[in-house]
Amino acid sequence: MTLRIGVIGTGAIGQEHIARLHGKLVGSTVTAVNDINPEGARAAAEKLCPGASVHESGQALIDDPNVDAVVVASWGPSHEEFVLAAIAAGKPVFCEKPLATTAEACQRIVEAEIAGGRPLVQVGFMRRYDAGYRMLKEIVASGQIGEPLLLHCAHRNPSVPAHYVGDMGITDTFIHEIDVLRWLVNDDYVSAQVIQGKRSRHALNGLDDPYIVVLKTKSGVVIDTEIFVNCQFGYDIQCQIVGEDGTANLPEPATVPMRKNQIAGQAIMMDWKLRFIDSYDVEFQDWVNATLAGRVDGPTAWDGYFAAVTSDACVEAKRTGQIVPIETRAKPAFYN
Ligand SMILES: NC(=O)C1=CN([C@@H]2O[C@H](COP(=O)(O)OP(=O)(O)OC[C@H]3O[C@@H](n4cnc5c(N)ncnc54)[C@H](O)[C@@H]3O)[C@@H](O)[C@H]2O)C=CC1
Ligand SMILES: O=C1[C@@H](O)[C@H](O)[C@@H](O)[C@H](O)[C@H]1O
Repeated sequence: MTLRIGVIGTGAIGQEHIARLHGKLVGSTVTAVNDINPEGARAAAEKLCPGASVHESGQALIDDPNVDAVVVASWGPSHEEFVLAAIAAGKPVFCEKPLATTAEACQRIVEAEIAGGRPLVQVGFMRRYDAGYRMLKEIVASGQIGEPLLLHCAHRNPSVPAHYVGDMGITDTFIHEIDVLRWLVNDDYVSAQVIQGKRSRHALNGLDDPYIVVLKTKSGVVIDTEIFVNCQFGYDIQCQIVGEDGTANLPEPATVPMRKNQIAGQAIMMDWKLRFIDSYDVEFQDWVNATLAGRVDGPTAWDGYFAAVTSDACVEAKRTGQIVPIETRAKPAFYN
């Protein structure tokens, strides 16, 4: 059986996902697209999934009888509307991160999904599917480095576009660490603190860049993460776990070591699309397979909600300079 998918949002990542769901992966085809920029949607359909319907609204796409499941890859503020509409239509929905831009909006999605009585929502936290993070998780689970005590992480982008403003360092960028680190150490967060760095001359539009976020978990693990989105030199994701009996580092992505121009070294990637390309493929193949089997196996709406609560606390910690508690509702049994 083939899963017929409608994709809302045909921008950068929407096009990446259409290409993998229409031709690269097994068991899926893209039958419909929509974007508030209709020209963009038409061009994406022509190039990547010829013959797909181009709908005038996200709701029309969700209502299309030739759409079995929906991928939401539009801007964050539109996610809640489309995820709720897909749940109302009883259709499985994969939503790019963030699930929604506030914890309250995520809570509404959680409540709608539970009221519908069956799991339908998966959130695009693709790092859980990255081979490097999976190896790290296995090391932790095997006990080889003992109990994790500290994590030192970095999320560096070479630069960001002009529309990247305000607290997007947390809501758009650090949100990946918020999800994957909690999954990695199998623990939840209890507090957040933000320490501003000296502002880079490359930071535009009043952006604070770089800074360090410190999260503490229930069991006492302390996690520091540098967020630096104008680092210039590359797309650089780091994670070191310090355990009782040793340390473990996220492996660097494979690139060819070269000797040239008096330098022996390896190229650093510049683009998130390339750095995580394998994990997007694994993530979507898993989603297609699980959806065809009537399950959600990946990050759930609850994970999206937890990330949003943590992200809100980080934003407050950044604004106030205080250590802010992270308090969520009790996890519903639906997500166990
Ligand atoms: N998992 C990951 O690694 C990544 C996830 N993302 C997430 O994917 C989403 C999209 O990001 P990008 O593709 O980078 O942005 P983008 O700006 O390249 O594309 C977004 C598209 O959504 C469309 N759009 C916006 N509002 C809409 C609405 N109400 N209805 C229909 N279309 C609408 C825009 O016209 C645009 O074509 C964001 O939530 C972002 O956080 C983005 C990059 C990487
Ligand atoms: O998700 C992503 C972007 O939306 C975000 O803007 C970047 O900072 C992240 O590195 C990338 O993974």
